[in-house]
Amino acid sequence: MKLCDLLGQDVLGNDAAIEPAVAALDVSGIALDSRVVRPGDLFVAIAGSKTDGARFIDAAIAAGAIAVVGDHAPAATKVPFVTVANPRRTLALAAARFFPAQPATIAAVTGTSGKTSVAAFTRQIWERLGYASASIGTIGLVSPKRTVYGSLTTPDPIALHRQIDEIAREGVTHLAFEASSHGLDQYRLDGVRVSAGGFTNLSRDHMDYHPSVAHYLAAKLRLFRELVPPGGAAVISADHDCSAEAIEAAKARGLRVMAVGRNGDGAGEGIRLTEAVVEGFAQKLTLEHRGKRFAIRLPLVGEFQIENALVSAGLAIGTGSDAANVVASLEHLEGAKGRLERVGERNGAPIFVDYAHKPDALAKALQALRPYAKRRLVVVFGAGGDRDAGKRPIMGEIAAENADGVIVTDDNPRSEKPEAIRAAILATAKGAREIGDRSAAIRAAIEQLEEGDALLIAGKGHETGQIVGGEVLPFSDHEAVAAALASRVA
Ligand SMILES: CC(=O)N[C@H]1[C@@H](OP(=O)(O)OP(=O)(O)OC[C@H]2O[C@@H](n3ccc(=O)[nH]c3=O)[C@H](O)[C@@H]2O)O[C@H](CO)[C@@H](O)[C@@H]1O[C@H](C)C(=O)N[C@@H](C)C(=O)N[C@H](CCC(=O)O)C(=O)O
Repeated sequence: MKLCDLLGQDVLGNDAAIEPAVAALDVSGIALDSRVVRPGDLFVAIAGSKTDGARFIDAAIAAGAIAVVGDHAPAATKVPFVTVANPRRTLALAAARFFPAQPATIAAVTGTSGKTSVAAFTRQIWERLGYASASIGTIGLVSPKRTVYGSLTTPDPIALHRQIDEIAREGVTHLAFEASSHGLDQYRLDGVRVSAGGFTNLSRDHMDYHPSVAHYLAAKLRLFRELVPPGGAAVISADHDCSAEAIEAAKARGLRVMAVGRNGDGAGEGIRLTEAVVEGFAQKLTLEHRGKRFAIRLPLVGEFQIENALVSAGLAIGTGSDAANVVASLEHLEGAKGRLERVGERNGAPIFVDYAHKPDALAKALQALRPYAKRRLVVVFGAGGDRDAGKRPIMGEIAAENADGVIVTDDNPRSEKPEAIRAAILATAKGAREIGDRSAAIRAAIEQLEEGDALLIAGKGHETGQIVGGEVLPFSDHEAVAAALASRVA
């Protein structure tokens, strides 16, 4: 592809220009990391959180880069250098041109919790309605042809646009994907032709990255302020403090606001939840949309799954699917892996695995399981290292308040001392036990379960590894539960 086709004026921005000789260069790929540059690539130098890509321009050229894009030209480069104001945005828009195919219908969802479930549910609703559908997010890419695990919730722009292009060429017409605040802040999803945006909720998270909650919310609201085009749908859970600001942002851009939830707009385009009754491991819901009443059985545990289901339903309706069919399809939703997933039982006590690794999510998961614990609700959890340390005592307090038995264990300690992370949680988790080894903690919790108890194993959800130091050791809560249950039988 010619460099001028990759970096059109809309990609470069008004102030930047490319000389004709440079414009005619043939580019065979794009790279944002010098270590993966191949001969013929365009290298985009990005000032990141740990280092500056500009430091690796020579390495990129040595690896075969034929041109470089960045925001400050070095004194001299052996290949043409194109200066742009925002290299991250240029990178995403160029990636969208390099990988041009996209499904006709794309929904992106943001919010602190619920993104993975909403992406999975929206995909399931579309599948049920007969569309070739896919989702991309924390649990990777799920499409009719394959499941590919990924490491980021919103992949980097090159990986994201490549995946979107591939699935579109494979015939996927409907895509739901997760827009993390990092992804939005770092322009990873710019260039994706998003037809509708969803917003679940906002609570404390990623305070190691965002300087303030306002910055965190502003990153999320880029979805409505800059990415969903005017006339597109904005499906917003209306039950939170930040809902009004999200609705304002969407209205200001001229989006079709669909407010969902207990405070949803049941008379109009949104969905209002008028009643929810727990029934076994399901919930009977009464909903209202455009003044019509719908009674359904949602086969999921936890009030927060109602929010996820309604945002998903809104995204499907907002992108043109028939409301009655969409609502009916909610009766068939399957929980995403490791999202309040019932993974076994001992002495009649259900065992759940959930990804909750932040205060609000832990509180919601414990509250959701309270109806299933007539006797004791037990929780096993820890906190990740090298991430927001401020949430550790808050999570300890939440566990002590909402559970009857607490075991503090290791999550992904990364480069931190695991015992120091545990100590920060234990400082507020009064009466908690400390068992660092996560398998041993899970085994100990399962061994004490009796009829009337319920167990929550929180923090790692779908993950299949534990990050200790720089190493990823194989670890899965699902496997640890299975091993503990099997050892009891033996
Ligand atoms: C803090 C953060 O978000 N970092 C992401 C960011 O890296 P960065 O731009 O800060 O990179 P950097 O390490 O400072 O390096 C700057 C530049 O130099 C380049 N470089 C570096 C070294 C070298 O030898 N050569 C070279 O070219 C790098 O490739 C990069 O382009 O951009 C990279 C490419 O997109 C991401 O891989 C990287 O994710 C790191 C691995 C990460 O852990 N991110 C997490 C925090 C994250 O993004 N999480 C969210 C939220 C999940 C949730 O909702 O809970 C997600 O979407 O997954």
